[in-house]
Amino acid sequence: MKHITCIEDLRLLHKRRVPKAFFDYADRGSYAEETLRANREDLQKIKFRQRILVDVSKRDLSTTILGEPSSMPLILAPVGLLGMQHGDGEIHACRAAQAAGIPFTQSTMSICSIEDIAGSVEKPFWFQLYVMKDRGFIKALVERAIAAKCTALCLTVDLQVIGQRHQDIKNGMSVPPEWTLSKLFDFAIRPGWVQGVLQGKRRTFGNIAGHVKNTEDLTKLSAWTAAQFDTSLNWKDVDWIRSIWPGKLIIKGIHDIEDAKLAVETGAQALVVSNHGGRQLDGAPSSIHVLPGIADAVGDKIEIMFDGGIRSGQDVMRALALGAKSCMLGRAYAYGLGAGGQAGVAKAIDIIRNELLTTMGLCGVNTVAEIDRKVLAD
Ligand SMILES: Cc1cc2nc3c(=O)[nH]c(=O)nc-3n(C[C@H](O)[C@H](O)[C@H](O)COP(=O)(O)O)c2cc1C
Ligand SMILES: CCCCCCC(=O)C(=O)O
Repeated sequence: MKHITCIEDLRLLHKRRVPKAFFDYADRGSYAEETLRANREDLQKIKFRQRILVDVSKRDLSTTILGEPSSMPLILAPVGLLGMQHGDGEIHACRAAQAAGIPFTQSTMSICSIEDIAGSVEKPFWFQLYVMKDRGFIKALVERAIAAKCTALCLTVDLQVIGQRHQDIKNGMSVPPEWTLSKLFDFAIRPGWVQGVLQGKRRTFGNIAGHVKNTEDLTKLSAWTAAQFDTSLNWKDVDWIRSIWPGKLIIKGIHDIEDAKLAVETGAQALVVSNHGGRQLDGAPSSIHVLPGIADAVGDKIEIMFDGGIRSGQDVMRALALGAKSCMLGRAYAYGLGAGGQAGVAKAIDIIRNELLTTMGLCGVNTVAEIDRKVLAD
């Protein structure tokens, strides 16, 4: 990892080490990928004010997230199928987050189960929930998150209808999964990855297996899962989740001021300004484009988290300047995981931490609380 200096280095290493179907699953977006590109391009358009001769010898990244101390304003976002980027990927990512003193969010669509992670890490983590048609399953899942002592529930509300990812279809990441000679070859030339995945605790959706009969039949399990995304999902369901989850609630996938105001009314503690990393509504504006409006409208009533396109500490600084209290990393740490397991995730976090510290220094800022629109150039 010595010569890895930025997130793009981790991305390229991930691409080399992980079969194409799984790399593309992490890397690509929906339809024409306009929103995926806009997330990055719009962040890069935001410029800083360079400030000089300010004493920045005591810079400090520490902050609070949902009222709990955090070493920096970063969270590992829920990312599905991490266990296919690296054997036991969810456990590796969670351990790296906990070692760095930041929260890890486990996806409903994880390979490791809630219990697998809880039994393998030292501290509590967050759980992300997709509300599926089978509400009995969802209630049981929430009860499992409570039993595992998860400290926050991140309710994702932007995937009730699934945006098509062309590349996943071309790669046979479909239901049922497609096996071709070229795919088998792609796996065969990566024995390290194959061995890691085979040695992992599971090779299918760990939170769902066990609920569906004959879950050893991957096709059946995938078909059940794909059919379970619920297009009837609405604000009443959020009230229901509130009634069965006693802890802190985060609503993820807010991209509109009116929706942000409705999210406040649910009593949730936080919302995530997110377009799902450009994997859902293609043609939506970038997350950074909508952040200031949402922060101005509800930032004093609910904690604002942000994601979409964060690949550097500079990007974190941009989002904090425009009203976010913390940022979720998605692909940035998934690349690290594919590149090098726990060490790769730790590297991704460290790169972003150091870049943020340097950017703060060059903008003449010492604390996270000081970061606001004044650090940005006109
Ligand atoms: C491979 C992949 C899988 C994802 N799976 C989930 C998921 O299971 N649940 C969820 O709420 N968001 C999921 N997301 C969205 C992320 O939580 C986050 O919103 C997004 O990655 C942020 O954009 P970025 O990757 O540009 O940082 C996923 C994103 C990626 C890249
Ligand atoms: C059947 C589609 C499931 C997608 C779940 C993971 C996810 O959110 C993603 O963006 O990918």
